[in-house]
Amino acid sequence: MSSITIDRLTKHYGAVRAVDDLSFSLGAGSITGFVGANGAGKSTTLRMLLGVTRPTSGTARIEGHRYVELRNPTRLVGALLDPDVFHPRRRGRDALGVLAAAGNISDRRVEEVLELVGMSDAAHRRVSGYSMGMRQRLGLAAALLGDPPILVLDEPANGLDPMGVRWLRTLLRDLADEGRTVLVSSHQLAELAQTVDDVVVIDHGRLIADGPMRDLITEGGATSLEDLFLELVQKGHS
Ligand SMILES: Nc1ncnc2c1ncn2[C@@H]1O[C@H](COP(=O)(O)OP(=O)(O)OP(=O)(O)O)[C@@H](O)[C@H]1O
Repeated sequence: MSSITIDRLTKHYGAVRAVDDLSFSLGAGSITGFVGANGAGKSTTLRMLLGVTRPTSGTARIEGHRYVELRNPTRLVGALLDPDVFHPRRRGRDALGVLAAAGNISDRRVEEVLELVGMSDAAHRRVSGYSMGMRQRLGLAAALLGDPPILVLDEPANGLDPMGVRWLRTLLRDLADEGRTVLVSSHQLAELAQTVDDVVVIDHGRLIADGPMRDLITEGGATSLEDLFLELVQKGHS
């Protein structure tokens, strides 16, 4: 069974077709880059996958189930949608503690994930005093709390410094090598190209390419992921 299955997923906001009859599926053990221009529908797709937004039609499933049907979602899928979900007055450690308690996860695991994302020393500070990159790291720690086999990350590199970007790349590769499914959206195509195995490219809510990144680049006669992306989008608009 595929880890993630998007089937004819559609979301309309009034006249705006944010996601339009989108289908793709992802297996385990690979990193997939989710690519599209501003407003292409990436966040809306991920929000539907994670049960935050209700589809107009179609389905988004995680190991065969809609997110809302999952018994213990934290242990199956870790998500980073918005680094500003944490209460600003909470200390980093306590913000994770609240999530851990809700998911029946130990305090020891909270310390482990803080260590993993390099936030142990800042964990006693309030979230309001964190930089964007620190909030992003805390969001990643939250996604990893339940040690989930599936990770869904919306723009995880946003706000990270060059060391952070490199650290994230290694982290995602290690997670995929452990057999996890990693779906990551990003605009930073040069960086993404160094990280991902597969890509799903969307434009105006519709799928325009899907498959192993290297094959798509070769088949498209492109020289890079950025090149491929620009060609695909231009072709779609001509
Ligand atoms: N809550 C909403 N109400 C109305 N329109 C929305 C809403 N959320 C998203 N949209 C619209 O849906 C379309 C897709 O937006 P979405 O945020 O999914 O794109 P995206 O690919 O994540 O963009 P970006 O790369 O800029 O983050 C856009 O036209 C956006 O304006």
